Amino acid sequence: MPAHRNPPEVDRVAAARAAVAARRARAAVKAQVASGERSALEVARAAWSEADLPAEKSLRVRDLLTSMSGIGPARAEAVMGELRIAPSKRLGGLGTRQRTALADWLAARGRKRGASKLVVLAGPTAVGKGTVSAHIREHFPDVNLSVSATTRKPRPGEVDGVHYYFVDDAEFDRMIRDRELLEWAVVHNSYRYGTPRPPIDRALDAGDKVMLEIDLQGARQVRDAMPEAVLVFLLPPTWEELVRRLIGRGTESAEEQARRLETAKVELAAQDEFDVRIVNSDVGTAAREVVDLFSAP
Ligand SMILES: Nc1nc2c(ncn2[C@@H]2O[C@H](COP(=O)(O)OP(=O)(O)O)[C@@H](O)[C@H]2O)c(=O)[nH]1
Ligand SMILES: Nc1ncnc2c1ncn2[C@@H]1O[C@H](COP(=O)(O)OP(=O)(O)O)[C@@H](O)[C@H]1O
Repeated sequence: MPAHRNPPEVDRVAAARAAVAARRARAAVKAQVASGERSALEVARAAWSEADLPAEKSLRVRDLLTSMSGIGPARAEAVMGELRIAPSKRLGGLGTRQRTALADWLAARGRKRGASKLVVLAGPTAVGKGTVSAHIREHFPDVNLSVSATTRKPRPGEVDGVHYYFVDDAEFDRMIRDRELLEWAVVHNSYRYGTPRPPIDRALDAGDKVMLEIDLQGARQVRDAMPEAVLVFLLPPTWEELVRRLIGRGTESAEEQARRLETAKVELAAQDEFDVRIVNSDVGTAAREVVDLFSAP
């Protein structure tokens, strides 16, 4: 009858088993990226989180990159050279600057391939942002429309928590102070509007689609805070049609209309900052074009 193994051997066997298990766990992560189940950026973010995720943290950057469609070993090596990441580096071992560089690169690639789960819809006043959003809310229920906080008063028919969270100035100040807003801005020189961050993080963590309908200043802030966001600029078919829609809506005084049209001119000039431009001629078509941006790679 064999005597029990001596301790060093037990250690070696245990270590070998652990190494095999770790390799399998990393292979599973790579397979998730290859199948599009998880984006490479999600895996990188997981590796850099506080959570206990040894497979993500020990995954080599090279292996993460080559799991992505269209990236072979040579391209991975070139990208790592460009980002100044040594060939053997593991995700968990990257420094702050390398993490930022890699996250930006992955986000930019994701945007180019239309793989983002976060779409920001902006555009000039009265172009039809609200109308297109309402269409998406009704016809594409798997898209989570962010509900903004605002200091303006509810209009007839508007429901707190559905159209906006209607808050007073003190509460808005508190949300800013407690860093609860992903972005915020004073819109049309009057009230403050902001995007609550926790629901967005929760939805994105769950792999859900999220859309924000916000003004231009807010869109720029989201781009800085979450570079994976796809920024969409909604355009009117013509300038004359934009004027017609603003006047036709009839919700602003003539003076306010004139002021908004001045702002609209400035905003239209910023359209090149956006990733995608969509002309809102027909509401259903424009909505479909926006929703199509969510399709997985
Ligand atoms: N930055 C920012 N802008 C927002 C937010 N929510 C709404 N807006 C913008 O605020 C503007 C005013 O919206 P609203 O009060 O509904 O009036 P509207 O101009 O008649 O549509 C629109 O341009 C929205 O895109 C937000 O959370 N952040
Ligand atoms: N594709 C479209 N064709 C014609 N009218 C439209 C279209 N989209 C929106 N409108 C109308 O234009 C006006 C402004 O739309 P709205 O959604 O309030 O704009 P925004 O939210 O961008 O300020 C509304 O009266 C709306 O019914």
